[in-house]
Amino acid sequence: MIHIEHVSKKYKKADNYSLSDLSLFIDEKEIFGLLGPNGAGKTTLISILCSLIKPTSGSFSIKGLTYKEHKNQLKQLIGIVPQEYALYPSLTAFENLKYFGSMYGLKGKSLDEKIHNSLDHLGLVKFAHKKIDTFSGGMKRRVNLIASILHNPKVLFLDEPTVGVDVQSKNVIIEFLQELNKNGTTIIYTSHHLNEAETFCTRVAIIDHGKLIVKGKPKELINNNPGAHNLEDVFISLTGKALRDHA
Ligand SMILES: Nc1ncnc2c1ncn2[C@@H]1O[C@H](COP(=O)(O)OP(=O)(O)OP(=O)(O)O)[C@@H](O)[C@H]1O
Repeated sequence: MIHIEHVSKKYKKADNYSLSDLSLFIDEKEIFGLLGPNGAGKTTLISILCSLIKPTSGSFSIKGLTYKEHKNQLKQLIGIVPQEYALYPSLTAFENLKYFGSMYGLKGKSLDEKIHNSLDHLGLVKFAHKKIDTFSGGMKRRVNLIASILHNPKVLFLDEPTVGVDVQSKNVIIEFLQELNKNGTTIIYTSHHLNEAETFCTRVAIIDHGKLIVKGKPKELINNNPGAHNLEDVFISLTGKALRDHA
C-alpha cells in the first residue's frame, strides 16, 4: 500500500540530513507506529508522505499513486492530523467541521450527520455549538481528528495525536482510531508513548538520526532483544540514553 524507497531529506541551510536513505513498506489496514527520539525524523517522514514537503531524493507511492501524477486522487485518499491544531478559535466545533468538510466537496445532510455522529463518538456532541477557544487541549485534538476523517480517507496520517492529552481523551482517541481501522482505514502515526504503541500498533519502525533502525511487530521486537520486557526497553537499547537536545 505505501512503498517508500530510499527517501532522504536535507532541509535548506541544514547541515545534516533529517532523513537518510529510508525504505519501508506499510501494508493495507495496518496500524503502523513511527517511533524515535526527538529530532529523529518522524514528522519529516509524515510530512513527506502527506506531500507537505518534498524529499531531497528517493520516491514513494500510496496505493500505487504518486503526488506527481495523481495529486487529486491522493488528496481524497488520505487524511492528515497535524501536530498543531488547525482550527478556527472563534468558530464553533460544528462550524469548523462544516468548513473542513466543504474543502473536500462535502455538504448538506450527509455532512451534518457525519459531523454529528463523529462528535457523538468522541464525546463532544454537547459542545458542538461552543466556540473552539473555550475547548481544552484534549477536546481540540478530538475535533482536529474529526476534521481529518470527514471524507472517509483510506489512509490516515497522525503526528502525535495523543500528545498532551489526559488519559480519558487519549483512550477515546485510540478507541476511535481502532474503530476506523476495523472499518478499513490504514493508520500511520508517530508517538512517544511506547506503552500505547506496543498495544495499539500492528507494526512499528524505530527511527533515529533519520535512519530506520528496526521495524517489526512489537512482540517480535521485544522477543528479539534479549533482556527487553517491553517496547521501551527495546527503544532504549537501540537508541541509547543520551538526551537529544539541540538548538
Ligand atoms: N524546517 C526545518 N528546517 C531545518 N531543519 C529542520 C526543519 N524541520 C525539522 N528539521 C530538523 O530535522 C530533524 C528531524 O526533525 P523532525 O521534526 O522530523 O523530528 P521528529 O522525530 O518528528 O522529532 P520530535 O519527536 O521532536 O517531534 C531535526 O534535526 C530537526 O531539527
